[in-house]
Amino acid sequence: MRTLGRLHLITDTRPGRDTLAVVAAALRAGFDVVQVRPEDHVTDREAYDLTVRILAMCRELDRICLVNDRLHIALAAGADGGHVGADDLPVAAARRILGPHAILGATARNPETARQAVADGASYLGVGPAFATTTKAGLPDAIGPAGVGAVAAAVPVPIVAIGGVTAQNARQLYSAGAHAVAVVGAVSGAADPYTAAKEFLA
Ligand SMILES: Cc1ncc(COP(=O)(O)OP(=O)(O)O)c(N)n1
Ligand SMILES: Cc1ncsc1CCOP(=O)(O)O
Ligand SMILES: [Mg+2]
Repeated sequence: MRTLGRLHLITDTRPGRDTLAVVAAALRAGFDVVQVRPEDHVTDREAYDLTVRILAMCRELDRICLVNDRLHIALAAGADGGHVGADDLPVAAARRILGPHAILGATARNPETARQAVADGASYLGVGPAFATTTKAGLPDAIGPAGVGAVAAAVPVPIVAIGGVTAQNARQLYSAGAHAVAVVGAVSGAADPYTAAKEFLA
C-alpha cells in the first residue's frame, strides 16, 4: 500500500466552484491526495466522469486519488481507494468491496469508534470536525487539536484531521498527532487556489 501523503484536497462541487481548476492548482502546489467528494445531487455518471478526469490528473503527478462514499465509482474508475462515514457502507463491508490492498478511510471522532474502524479494516481515519466549518451541515461540535490527538494516540493508522483546516491552524493538528490534514474551503474558496494551496506547504 502506498504511503499516505500529508496534504489532502477534498473536491468542492458546490455551485460557483471550478472543481477541476482547484484540483489542478492544489496538485501543482504539492497536495499529495485528492478525495473526489461529489455532492449528493451529483449523478453517478457525473461523479464517474469527474473521478476519471481527476484520477488522470493524479496519475500524471503520481498522486493518490480516493473517492468519497461511492465505492463502485472508485472501483470502476480504478482509483486508489475510498472513504466511508457513519451514513455509508460499514467499514468491514467497504473493505470487502475494495479488496485488501486499496486505501480505505473511515470517519471517527473518538478513540472507541477509531479502534473499531481499524479493526474492521480502515487504513486511515478522517477525524473531525477539528475546527468549526460551514462546508458540511449537521456536524457535531469541533473536537479541536486535543480531540484529534486523543484519536491519534488510540490507533496505529494515520490520522487525517478535517474540518475548518487552514494554512494557519494546520500546524496545531500535526503537533497533536495528525499525519495529514484534509481541506475543502481554505483552497476551493480562495480567490487564488494555487497560492492558498502553496501556503499549506510552507
Ligand atoms: C478525510 C475525511 N474525513 C472525513 C470525511 C467525512 O466523511 P463522512 O463522515 O462520511 O461525511 P461525507 O464527507 O460523506 O459527507 C471525509 N470525507 N474525508
Ligand atoms: C466533509 C467534512 N467532514 C467533516 S468536516 C468536512 C468538511 C470540511 O471542509 P472545510 O475544509 O471547508 O472545513
Ligand atoms: Mg460519507
